[in-house]
Amino acid sequence: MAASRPPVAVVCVGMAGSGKTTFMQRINAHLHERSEEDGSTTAPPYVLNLDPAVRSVPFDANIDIRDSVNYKEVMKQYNLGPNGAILTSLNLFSTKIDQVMGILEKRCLPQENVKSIPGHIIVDTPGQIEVFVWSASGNILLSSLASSFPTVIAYIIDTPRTTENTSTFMSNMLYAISILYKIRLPMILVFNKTDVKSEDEAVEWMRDFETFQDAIRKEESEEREGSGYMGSLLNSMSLVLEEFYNHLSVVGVSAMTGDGIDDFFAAIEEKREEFEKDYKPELERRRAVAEEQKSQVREQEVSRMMKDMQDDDDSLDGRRANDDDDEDAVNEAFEESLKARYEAALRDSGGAAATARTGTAAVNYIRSSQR
Ligand SMILES: Nc1nc2c(ncn2[C@@H]2O[C@H](COP(=O)(O)OP(=O)(O)OP(=O)(O)O)[C@@H](O)[C@H]2O)c(=O)[nH]1
Repeated sequence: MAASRPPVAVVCVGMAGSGKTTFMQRINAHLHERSEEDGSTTAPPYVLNLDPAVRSVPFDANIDIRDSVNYKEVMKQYNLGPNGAILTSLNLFSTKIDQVMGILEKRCLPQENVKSIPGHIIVDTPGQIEVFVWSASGNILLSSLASSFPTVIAYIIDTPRTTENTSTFMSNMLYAISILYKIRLPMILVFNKTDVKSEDEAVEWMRDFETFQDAIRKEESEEREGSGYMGSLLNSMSLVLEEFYNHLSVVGVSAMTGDGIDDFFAAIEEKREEFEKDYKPELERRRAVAEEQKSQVREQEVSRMMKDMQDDDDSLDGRRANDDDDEDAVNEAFEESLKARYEAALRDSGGAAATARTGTAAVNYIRSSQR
């Protein structure tokens, strides 16, 4: 029986040292095991590495940014520092997004006579989270991915470090919000390193703001967090964030021991449904708006061109005073056909379907960033 539904793309983002790469290695191993058990229908995951600066990855990547962009060379040639070189490498890679999407669609989308396709596409990203999340190329890569596959963001958090105190916790949550609103894709908060410290305290702080406020009061009484202003800011934020927390899936895992990985994949399935139900219609709406804008621009271009031609014609009118009616009719017909052909050429200029789709994703983003 041929596989019938596309894989979920799981994009791992997280601050440097949160355990992203270890987590990628863990879920990759887990999915390979699952595929061996269930080999007839699910192929092993398709793996993408988008971190150009990583020296070595402890898993085999099917598509690796390092194969097409040499980070060290980019640094040298463009005279850039580490972050600038990561950004430029991502930009260079995103110019090849059509090829990348072509490979992904060929390897991962259900097709007749293909018995098994991957159940998941897993993606590692640079530890310099802002370089990926806030760059045009990061956005192009994500929106292209989401145009073909249900896409979920796994935000990896270093639990012991994040729950050190309430303000570190709040900072991390605000960062998660900024990513959620920027990327506009379903997100799972993955509290990693639970072998060192359980995620229970963090989850309680999220689910019950009174517990969080108790923790703030406790820190204030121990004078760990200094001014009362900070305490009252944290208090207010915890109330505001309650609504945001309700939309997030939260899991505790240990990438080191493998604890909680099944819960993570259960959350992925929930988010796949959420993507199909809530996010996909919104993505399609945004794409339709961009298409509409694009066709309006085309129409304006055609009208402008026709007007220019008309003006040229008018300036020649004096010299054509003796032209008879038949000739006018022929000219008119010629102009109509020229206009039709010009419009058709503009319509087709998007090229193949895949190019048009991923191109739209790029145009979409560039448009929205220009607004
Ligand atoms: N105890 C424990 N340590 C972990 C776990 N996951 C990762 N680590 C450790 O955390 C450190 C950072 O892990 P990485 O996987 O390199 O983190 P990263 O987020 O990929 O870091 P960058 O490559 O800098 O972006 C390493 O020393 C890991 O061994 C875990 O679940 N438990």
